[in-house]
Order: sequence, then structure tokens, then C-alpha cells
Amino acid sequence: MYIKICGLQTVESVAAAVEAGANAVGFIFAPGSPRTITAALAATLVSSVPEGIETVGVFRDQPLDEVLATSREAELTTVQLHGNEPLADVTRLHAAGFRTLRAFSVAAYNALNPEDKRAWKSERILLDAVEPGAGETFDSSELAQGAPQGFWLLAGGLNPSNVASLVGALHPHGVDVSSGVESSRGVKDSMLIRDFIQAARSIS
Ligand SMILES: O=C(O)c1ccccc1N[C@@H]1O[C@H](COP(=O)(O)O)[C@@H](O)[C@H]1O
Repeated sequence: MYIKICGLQTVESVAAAVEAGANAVGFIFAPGSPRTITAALAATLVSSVPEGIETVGVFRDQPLDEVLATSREAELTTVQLHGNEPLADVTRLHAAGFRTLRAFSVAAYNALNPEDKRAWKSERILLDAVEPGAGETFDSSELAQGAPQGFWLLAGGLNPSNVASLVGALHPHGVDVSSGVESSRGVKDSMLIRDFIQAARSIS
């Protein structure tokens, strides 16, 4: 079970995620979120992350040059595209040496035609609710058309209480959480981070 803890802003919350066994830590660069940080702060946080743990920058419909510049300055391993970015952007990011995650709302993923689904098949996909970072879940029945065939992460309103049952029902390769490990909007809680990781791994 691959676990990403997202929206981190402090050395303490990064350390809590790393010590609890997260596979990836995420930093928000999409504007307008209470979790948005600068590339300079991200670089400081990234420098505290041991090798082998992915450091993920989250962007939403930002120019690719800006995504590349920020990701290089922060020395990220991975870029998460959380808007309507085309496969060509993912290909350019790979060519620049970054791993990627491409987020879709379940509705947007379902709306892809079979050819597009095949095109995205070899990429790592994240399925989320419509409003990212809002702690909203999506209705599991929306996945009745089928989950992605390759590696995919479940996100959207996960928390320590619901993650095990959703993993058991939907069988993702991993999970991603932000709101569900916060004591108030944008403020991470180290205990909730530990509880979440323990719960997510309890059935894997
Ligand atoms: O967390 C944010 O503020 C955010 C802003 C813009 C794009 C993505 C964002 N976060 C991503 O949202 C999902 C789920 O979040 P939640 O657990 O429901 O709060 C996750 O993939 C975050 O990376």
C-alpha cells in the first residue's frame, strides 16, 4: 500500500509523515489553497526527506515552464498535475527527469474515451472527488465502469476512519490524503497522520 500525505507546510508534519512510514509527501503549489507554499519553503522541507521517499509538487493548470522551474528549485522527485493537463505535459515532465501523478475526478476519468484511457494506461493515475483538497469523498459506485488498469491512487475525503474500508472495497494501489489528517483546514495533525497510515496499512 503506497501512501502519500499531502499539503505539508512544516518540518514537523513532514517528519511525522516520514516517521510513520509514508511513501510520498506532497506540497501544494496550486494557487488559492490554504496549503500553498513557495518553492523556497518546499526546498527546505524536501531537504529533510530521506532518499527513497517521493517528494511531490501539486500543480493545477499552471504553465508547464512554471511547473518545471518550481519543481527544479524545490528539488522535487515528482510532479502531480491536478487540472486538465494533457498527456504531452506528462511526457515533457518525464523527459525532464520527474516522476508524475495525473489526477482526474472520477467523472472526468469515466468520460475519457477508450482510446484516451489506453493512452493514459501506463501513467500513474490519481482518482479524486470534484473539488481537490476539500475533504470531499466521491460515490464509490461511480467506479462501476472500472478503475484504471495500471497503478492508481485513491484520494478525496479519506481519513483514519474510512480509509481501510474504502481500500478494501476499491483495491487501489495506494491512497493520498490531505484534509483528513488536519485538525483544522490547512493545519496538519501528527497523530492523525500516524493513525491514517496505520489504518491504510491495516488491511494490506
Ligand atoms: O490540497 C489542496 O489544497 C489541493 C489544491 C489543489 C489541487 C489539489 C489539492 N490537493 C489534493 O487533493 C486530493 C485530496 O484531498 P483531500 O484529502 O480530499 O483533502 C489529494 O490528492 C491532494 O493532493
